[in-house]
Amino acid sequence: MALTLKKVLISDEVDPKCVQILQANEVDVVKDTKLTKEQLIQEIPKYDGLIVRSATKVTADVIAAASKLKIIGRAGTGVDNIDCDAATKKGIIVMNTPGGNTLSAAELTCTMVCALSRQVPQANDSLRAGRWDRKKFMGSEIFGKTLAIVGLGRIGKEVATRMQSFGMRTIGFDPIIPADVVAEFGVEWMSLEELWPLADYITVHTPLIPKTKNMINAEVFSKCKKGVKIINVARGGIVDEEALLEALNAGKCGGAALDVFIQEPPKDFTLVQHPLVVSTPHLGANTTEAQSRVAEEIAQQFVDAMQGKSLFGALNAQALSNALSPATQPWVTLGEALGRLAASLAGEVNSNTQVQVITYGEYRMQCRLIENNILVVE
Ligand SMILES: NC(=O)C1=CN([C@@H]2O[C@H](COP(=O)(O)OP(=O)(O)OC[C@H]3O[C@@H](n4cnc5c(N)ncnc54)[C@H](O)[C@@H]3O)[C@@H](O)[C@H]2O)C=CC1
Ligand SMILES: O=C(O)C(=O)COP(=O)(O)O
Repeated sequence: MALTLKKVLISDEVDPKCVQILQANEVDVVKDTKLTKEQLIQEIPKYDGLIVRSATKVTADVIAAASKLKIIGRAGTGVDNIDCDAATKKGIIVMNTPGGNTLSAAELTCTMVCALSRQVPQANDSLRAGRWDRKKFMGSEIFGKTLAIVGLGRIGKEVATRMQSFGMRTIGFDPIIPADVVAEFGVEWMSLEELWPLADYITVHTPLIPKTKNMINAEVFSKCKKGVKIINVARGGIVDEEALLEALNAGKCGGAALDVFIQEPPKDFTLVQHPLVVSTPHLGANTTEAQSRVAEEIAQQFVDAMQGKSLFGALNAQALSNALSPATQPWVTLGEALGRLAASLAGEVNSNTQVQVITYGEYRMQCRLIENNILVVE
């Protein structure tokens, strides 16, 4: 099915290639990276498509206001800034560009391991301040140390192979990727309980989901070697920031490198100002190469969707495919019509309004579809 995308809003800083490709395909593109949430809610009804990075929060209220929106494109990987459930309920496709920034995020992670091992940023600050402090900055070699990688997907794998070239032992855990597959790229698969006591460095490369929230917490620190170093170039909140600060102060954690934070930018700078912490303002994907790739990819994916070619990168395609297929369109239309009728009969509709849908006959299997569309219109 081909999507009609007449007008697309780009609300985060995306490489100009994205605009060029869309315009070359006769899409009217507006780039505005300064919209407040209220302004976005006001503007979004004009658009068929929206392209974001991580800064724009596409929350349920933004989606509720998006009366024409058909597709949300994430020029990057993580979609935790997009309410995917709300989008799916409204029939809006959410797609990302998996892989476009993998190498950049992996390289920053490796840079962080090196920076932590020799306290490069701290030594640089010290020298800039006019000191020649060779004694203070005694480092430790990476060679022979153990790197525990939690999450062995695209980035985790690239980090593993690169750090192996420094002579690190790479161990890791992933609930989906089995031991024989990770062994192919030199990682020894272990349970988390086995990983913690062995690790000199722990790096996380998972999405932020309920299972991974505060995954590196006080209990984990109690199971780790004294002086373990933590790297988070994935998502703020996978490492419990309070527990990390306590572990740093107690000497349990020997250093942390953070590219991402629970709140971005952070309001509380205690952690980033800690002498053992190295940090960057969410720069994992901030390279010209990665930005050029993700911009081109998301624009091309939009064009392909317009031409009915593919929905590459669509995260909720499975859930939506039924709702979008030509065979189910009449049921969607019926649901919308009934929703409009119900709304006009009911007068004012609020959160306490209850809707009961009863269907009879051989097509009652389509009940869910009709129900959803009645509710969306209501
Ligand atoms: N700092 C930055 O600028 C960037 C951050 N990222 C973030 O890095 C993270 C990883 O990205 P990719 O490698 O591309 O994703 P991916 O989807 O290729 O890999 C994630 C892996 O985490 C695993 N996983 C899920 N739950 C887990 C759990 N409970 N324990 C251990 N592993 C678990 C999955 O099975 C999967 O293999 C994401 O959070 C992404 O948003 C990605 C690019 C740039
Ligand atoms: O792709 C990701 O998951 C990232 O975190 C990159 O975020 P950004 O596009 O740089 O805001």
